[in-house]
Amino acid sequence: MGTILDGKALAKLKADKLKEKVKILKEKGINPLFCVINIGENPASQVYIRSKGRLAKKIGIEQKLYQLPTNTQESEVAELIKKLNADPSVDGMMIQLPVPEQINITNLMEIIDPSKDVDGLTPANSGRLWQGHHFVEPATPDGIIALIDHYQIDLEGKNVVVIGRSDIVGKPIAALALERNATVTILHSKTQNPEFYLKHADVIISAVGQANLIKADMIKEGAVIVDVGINHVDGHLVGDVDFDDVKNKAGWITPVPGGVGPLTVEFLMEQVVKLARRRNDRK
Ligand SMILES: Nc1nc(=O)c2c([nH]1)NC[C@@H]1CN(c3ccc(C(=O)N[C@@H](CCC(=O)O)C(=O)O)cc3)C=[N+]21
Repeated sequence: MGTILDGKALAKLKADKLKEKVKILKEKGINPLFCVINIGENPASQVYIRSKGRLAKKIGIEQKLYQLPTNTQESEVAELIKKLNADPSVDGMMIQLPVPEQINITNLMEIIDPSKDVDGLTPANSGRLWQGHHFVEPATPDGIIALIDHYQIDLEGKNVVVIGRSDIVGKPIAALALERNATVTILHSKTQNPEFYLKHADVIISAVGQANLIKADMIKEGAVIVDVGINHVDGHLVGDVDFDDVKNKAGWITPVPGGVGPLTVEFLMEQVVKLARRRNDRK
């Protein structure tokens, strides 16, 4: 059986270190505060927000929730963002995804102050990422790289196949893998013959949200399998990978739950602390 990439354990390790850092910041009078803007009543979002709130509290970060009704107009969210941009007590903000259909998230990303961009999704920060000049990165890709580094997996020259092209996972993890000198391929819903790419992949990163998408017969023996999928099937949380089928053929594999998910939440906190420190350094 392949080695389990234990995201939960690494997240715990990192959270304990971050807590120490926050303690030192607080002694200097810096109290990291980030705001979550949630529009509508998506049940999954409420679970994530609670889990972020729990970790924030444990680390010593303050999370403030702005809960807006489903029918909120984009202009109203824009006003809130501008208010938070201008508020010196706010270190960071994020808009919980998904948002209702009347809201254009790309427009809103143009407004968030890049120095308060916890998700790293503003055009400035996403551009910086592709240019190798890091400021903040989206948390999930950051978590994946931390996990790969922790298990000393070298990406140089490897065929890394990313499935999914979202702004929050697919595109930024492709940028980070490219930066590590991998040969990167992004597969998506219009890709012809995805099996071809998967068979030649040394590393597969799946972020589509489709249970049992990846089976053992699609992968190369010894491949690294990173499962970013979050799917609810019969009351259970599963990823995109058929874990029991794939685990014996993979060299390394992330479980769901306990893989990438806990690292995502941990890295959001890392970004908040990073932003808080930077803002204070500029004072
Ligand atoms: N602006 C924005 N930024 C995000 O980073 C963001 C978002 N919106 N919207 C939704 C996705 C999804 N996401 C997850 C966070 C934690 C777990 C997580 O902790 N998962 C646990 C299990 C949690 C459970 O049991 O439900 C695990 O995999 O072990 C998963 C997924 C962040 N996202």
